[in-house]
Amino acid sequence: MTTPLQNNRYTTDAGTQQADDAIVASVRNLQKSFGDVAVLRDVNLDLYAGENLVILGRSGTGKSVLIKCMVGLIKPDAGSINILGYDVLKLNQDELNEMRLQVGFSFQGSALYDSMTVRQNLEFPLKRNLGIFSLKELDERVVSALEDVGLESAIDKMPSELSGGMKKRVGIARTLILNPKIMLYDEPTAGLDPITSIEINDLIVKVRDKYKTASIIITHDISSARHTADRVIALVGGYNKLEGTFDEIKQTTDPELQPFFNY
Ligand SMILES: Nc1ncnc2c1ncn2[C@@H]1O[C@H](COP(=O)(O)OP(=O)(O)OP(=O)(O)O)[C@@H](O)[C@H]1O
Repeated sequence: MTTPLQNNRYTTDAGTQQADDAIVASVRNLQKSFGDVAVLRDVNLDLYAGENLVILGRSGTGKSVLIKCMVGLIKPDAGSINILGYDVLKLNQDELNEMRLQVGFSFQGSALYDSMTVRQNLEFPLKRNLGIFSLKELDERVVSALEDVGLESAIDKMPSELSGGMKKRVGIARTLILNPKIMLYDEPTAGLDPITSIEINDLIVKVRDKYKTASIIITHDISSARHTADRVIALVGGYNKLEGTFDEIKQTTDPELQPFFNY
């Protein structure tokens, strides 16, 4: 198990230690309620450079709320969030936009523009966010991002011509094209068949290795967690209840979590 020590340093059972400067995002004492419903009661986590951190939890435990708080889409009631050195809850709109440029957010739906081809969907953030208009550079970047997700042949297709898994991969390519330092995947395998899910899980691992991103993958898909996680945090009842490698978490006898592993 991973145990918090002083000064935000962590140690594992294996005795390894990771240094403060390897933390790229941290959440402290995060609280969020909607009306009378306390969704996040006291959530704490650190994300380390280059790791895939899976946040595992049942439906409705607040996983999406957590990552939306992290990118400033939902305002928490209390707590603090630091992303790449930005104190997220204190940012003005310009600073928020600057921070978001470094954080790729893969939504549950692929969020592609249906009236644009795949190429146009990928060119859009390059033009809007990076001000790139050179046709040669646009083409090179789009082709390279599509190659990374194995979909260069779909460049001139419309989203309606793509399967769910292909749309998901184009959505990830559109995020990667901005070279984010952190990736946030919201239920990346939701609604996909098992084989396509494996392809997406492989892609998440490939993104970590090739782009050296740190990623948070929120999921209740246990096989996705096993496949992608360097580390898992289990969210239960509004708290980060357990933390460790997949194999460590798997040993849990917690009645809320144990059923996840009876697969
Ligand atoms: N904007 C909102 N207004 C009111 N309630 C909300 C809002 N966003 C989320 N909630 C509530 O917060 C709770 C947690 O939702 P969230 O989407 O974070 O769950 P989740 O763990 O991601 O679940 P799932 O795996 O089903 O997506 C739910 O009860 C949801 O109804």
